Amino acid sequence: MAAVLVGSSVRVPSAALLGHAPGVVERGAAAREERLKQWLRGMTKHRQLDFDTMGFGRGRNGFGMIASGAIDKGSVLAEVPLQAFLSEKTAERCLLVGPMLRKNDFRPWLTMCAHLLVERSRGKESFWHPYISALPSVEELSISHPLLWPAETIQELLQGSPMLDTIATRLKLCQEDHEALLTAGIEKFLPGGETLSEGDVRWASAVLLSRAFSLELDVDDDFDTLCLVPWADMLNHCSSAGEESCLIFDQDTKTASLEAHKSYSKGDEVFDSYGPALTGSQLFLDYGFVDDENENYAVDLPAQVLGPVRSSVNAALLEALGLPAGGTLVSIVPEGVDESVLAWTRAAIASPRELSAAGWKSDGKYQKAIMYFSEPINRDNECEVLRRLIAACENLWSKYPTSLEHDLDELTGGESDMRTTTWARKQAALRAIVCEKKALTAGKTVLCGFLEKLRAGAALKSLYEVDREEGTFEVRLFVATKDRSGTSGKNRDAAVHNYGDFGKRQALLIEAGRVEIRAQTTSMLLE
Ligand SMILES: C[S@@+](CC[C@H](N)C(=O)[O-])C[C@H]1O[C@@H](n2cnc3c(N)ncnc32)[C@H](O)[C@@H]1O
Repeated sequence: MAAVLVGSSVRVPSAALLGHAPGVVERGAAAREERLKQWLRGMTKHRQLDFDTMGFGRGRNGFGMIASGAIDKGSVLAEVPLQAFLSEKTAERCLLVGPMLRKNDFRPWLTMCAHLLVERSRGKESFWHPYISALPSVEELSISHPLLWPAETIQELLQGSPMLDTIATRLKLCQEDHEALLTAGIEKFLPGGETLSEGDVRWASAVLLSRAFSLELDVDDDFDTLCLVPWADMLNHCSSAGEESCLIFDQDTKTASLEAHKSYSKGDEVFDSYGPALTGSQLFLDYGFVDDENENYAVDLPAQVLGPVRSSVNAALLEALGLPAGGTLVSIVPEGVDESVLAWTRAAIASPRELSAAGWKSDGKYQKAIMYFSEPINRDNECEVLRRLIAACENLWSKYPTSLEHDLDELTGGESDMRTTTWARKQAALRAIVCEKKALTAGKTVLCGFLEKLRAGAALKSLYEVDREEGTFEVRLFVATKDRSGTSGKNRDAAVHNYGDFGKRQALLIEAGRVEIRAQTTSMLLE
């Protein structure tokens, strides 16, 4: 019953990096750690769980978890009982806001935002007080998380990057979510009569983006559950850690646990993985950092950058697949693009005759059609596919104000500014942009190579070298996640936002004729 980590985040933002006086940030950390541990132990009297393997401390990148003694590779780092989780389920069961949440049929993301904000406002009255009081404040989170950065900083540091659009979309959603919560009367549930600001909603969203997990809590659930898992969200991420160090939930013992991906000595910082495939820009957008080890270079673009879809018939095919031009993201990676992007583009530009050869009928027979486009269909179509992809790379490049060399120089220079918020934000943004540019540079070269090969007469069948397991091949078309609850949060189609369902990607898997959306967070059949 493995579930994949969606996120986790800083309780106390990286003090050294972000320029706080260490005493200010760390004051009270030991007390908060003890309070949290005691609270967790109180829930597990029947079964002894070990919360002493690690403790709060100063790690390589600021605040994190430090090994209390030697830890062997593969041993359990943390186990957290279900009772401690703050989740969609606890939100719905809450006597205070549950009825309001159910009545409004909010999507899981908004439900969790509301739950977190109400519990925060309840202070010591809240069951989760030991956890929530240890979360970063708006001020702390606004240093590291781009969702809370000033608008001009975002514009300045992300100039030219498609990440700008993602943040703009997320900010708009926060605004809409704020309005939806006010309309639903959330302020009635805030003790002390305080008002709810849009900044509060951005704080809750940033906490969820950087800390929440998506776990299969019950085998009968149709979808994974969005949860905050106290204690497990205190570890920093390391891109060299793999799936073995992602959080898993055991439905028998009702505990979430993390395992060590390597051995540690006493005093070492302990890491987990927020997801082994996370790219630089995903790390930056969701968590506000890109670590040194990250080599998942990619630039994510809306499919519209590949040019117009040929006709409404092509659009209907893509729509039927759940991959409309307006709601689909394509990833350009150093290897070029994956097969799914090629398939999408072939289908988007196919002529009526080619669509008919693919077997496309607007009666839902789309599975066959997408399989058809998973291979080049003819030389003209394939040339146009590659030409469009190369043009998209060039177009994107022309928008960045600086060169890759310039950015790399900036990353290694500027030591005198270290420890300031400005410096830390710039470093994080630059690292993400460098990942995009590396993907774009290498990706375009590869795509140009394919086009040259094709023009030189290479056979279509041998144009791309494909690493494929027998009977199955994975096409990693990253699409914006569909909002599970459809149109809640007030008639919004979150599929176009890459955020509605906590901003995670889904990969399209074509397996023996089955088309499946395989998500980092959830799995759902298209049919
Ligand atoms: C789950 S928290 C990790 C614990 C957190 N450092 C804390 O103080 O509670 C994730 C956040 O920690 C920070 N973080 C995690 N891994 C990091 C890394 N490798 N480098 C820099 N910051 C990191 C980021 O601010 C991220 O949003």
